[in-house]
Order: sequence, then structure tokens, then C-alpha cells
Amino acid sequence: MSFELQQITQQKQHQQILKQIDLTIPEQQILAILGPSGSGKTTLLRILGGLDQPTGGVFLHRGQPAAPGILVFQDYRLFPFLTVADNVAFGLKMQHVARQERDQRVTTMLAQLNITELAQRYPSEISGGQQQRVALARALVLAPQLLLLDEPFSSLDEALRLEMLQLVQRLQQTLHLTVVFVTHYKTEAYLMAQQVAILIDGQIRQVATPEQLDQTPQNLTVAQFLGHANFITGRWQQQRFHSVLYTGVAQATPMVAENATLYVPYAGLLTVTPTKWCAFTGTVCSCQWNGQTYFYQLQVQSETLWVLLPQKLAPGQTTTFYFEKEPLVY
Ligand SMILES: Nc1ncnc2c1ncn2[C@@H]1O[C@H](COP(=O)(O)OP(=O)(O)OP(=O)(O)O)[C@@H](O)[C@H]1O
Repeated sequence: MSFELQQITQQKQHQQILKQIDLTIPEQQILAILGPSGSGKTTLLRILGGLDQPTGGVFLHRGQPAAPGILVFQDYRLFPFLTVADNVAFGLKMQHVARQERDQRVTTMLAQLNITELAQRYPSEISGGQQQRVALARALVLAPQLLLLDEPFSSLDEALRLEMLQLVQRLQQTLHLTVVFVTHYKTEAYLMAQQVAILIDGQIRQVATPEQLDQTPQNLTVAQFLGHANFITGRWQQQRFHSVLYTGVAQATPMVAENATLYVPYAGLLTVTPTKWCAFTGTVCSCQWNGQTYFYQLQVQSETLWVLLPQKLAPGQTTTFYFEKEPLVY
């Protein structure tokens, strides 16, 4: 059971913004659409929210044309002249829901978002984080089949962002919501979603779990967008990768050509547990604590490499590094 986008295209002013998007949105899950600025994320979300019609393709729910999802905008768009409670009640009023039921649903929703005490305040009298909760309450009170969030946490500080991520996850579980969430922050997408769809230049390049994305990016475009990796250029000959830095076995991806690139995630190297994929010997140039682990700059022959390791190495120290698993070559 799911929502399906089939061959969705969008063209504006002769620019092809979305190019034949096929995408499944599983029900009762969170799907993140992750892509760089200008890749078409908002354009896609507006189609899902019924604000724009696509130039081609269909949007289905269980095989029938889908009703538009309810969109929560990046800038909240609360009505400044209505109290918090009236903002939340607005959509129900538009649907002519009877007063008693309306009040009861608004009260429940305000409680679920922990904003009961703000009910009589105006948007100008509450913080950005609180406005975000009101915007969510206003959408959720309509019991949407599909909730759409456009970069919902981008203007919040880190602690608040984490709190909101957890809140949306909790609401998703208790209310069994189907959520599509667009962002250009990888961490946000990874923390929040079960599945992540990578949208680059108007095309879906890969849909996978966060773990699968980092372990096996489908192609070099996805790998480079996801970042946090070294890309070593070399040659692919006789089933081996050849470069100044590393010559040895590698796992060939389907499109690999003679001029090839080795994908070495920052976190894909080990020092202490030798695996069979011995990589190279490098010297530590610099060491930085990133809040969770150590981030090293290494000198390996004429190349510079970046590595994340849990253990502390001293600058100047020379160590042998091992690939955690057979590295991928594109
Ligand atoms: N109404 C429009 N007319 C013409 N071009 C548009 C229109 N809306 C968007 N575009 C173009 O479509 C492309 C995708 O825009 P969109 O806002 O969907 O990207 P995005 O991935 O959401 O970007 P961001 O992360 O910066 O919000 C951009 O090149 C943009 O300039």
C-alpha cells in the first residue's frame, strides 16, 4: 500500500525541472527527499500538495488518483491575525466541521504538540520553534493521508532541530502518518527517515535506507553529493584498481570504465583490526575532534586523504590503514 509517482515531469519557462520521476511513497513511513539546492525538491512537493499540476505523469494512491497532501511550509505561514487555537482550527472551519468537534480536535492536537498554554497567543507572541509546532498542529488536525514538510527545521538551532525531529518521529508513530520531507541536510534526512530518495538535477538517482546509501551509492554523482568520502582517481584494469595511493582489489560498480574512481568514505578505514583489504600507509598531518570522533588529514605518498577514526593518533605518526570492506570503484 503506497502512494506512487509515475513519470512525473515539470517544465517551467522551457526549463525541465523534474524529469520523469518514478517514486513510491510507502504508507506509514517517513520518506526524505534529499538533494542539493535547486534540484527540484520544492517543485516536487508542490505537486504532491496539489499546489501545481505536473506537465506530465500521474500521482496515485492505492492505484487511484491521489488526494493532495497537506503541506507545512518552511516559513510556517501562520495567520498573524488569528490566535494559535484559531490558526489550528482554521482548516476545520473551512471544512465546516461542527463547533464542538472542532474544539475537541484542536484541544487534542495542541496537547499532542505540547502547546496548550499558547492557545490564546498570536504568532508574533511566540518563538520560531513554537510557531513550527503550531504549523504542524494546523496540518495534523486535518488528519492528512499524506503530510508534506518543506525544509521544516532549517531555521531552528541545533538542539531545537533535534527536538523537532524526535517530535515528528513520535507523531508519525502514534498517528500512523505517511510523511514526505524535503531537505538538503543529509544528517536531517538520515536521522528522520526510513527511506531517502536522492534528487539531483530533477531526477531521482537512488532510493534506499541511509545505511545503504552510504555503503553503496548507486553512482559517482550520488556518492559525490553525499560527500564525507575521498575520491581517488586511477585506472581499472584486469579487475584491479591502480593508483598512486592504492593498487589492489575493489568491487566494480556496473558503470566502471578504465578511467575509474575509488570511493573511500571517511569512516570506511580502520587501523586496529586488519582486514584482508590492506589499503596503504599514511602519516597524520592534522587531527581535529568533531564532537564524536577524530577527523584526520593524512599524507599518503603525494595524496591527501581524510579519515574518521575513534582512536587518537598523534600528528607525525605513520600508520597502516585498512579498508573496512572491499572498496567500491566507479
Ligand atoms: N515558477 C518557476 N518558474 C521558473 N523556474 C522555476 C520556478 N520554480 C522553480 N524554478 C526553478 O526550478 C529549479 C528547482 O527549484 P526548486 O525550488 O524546486 O528547488 P529546490 O531543490 O527546492 O531548491 P532549494 O533547496 O534551494 O529550495 C530551480 O532551478 C528554480 O530556479
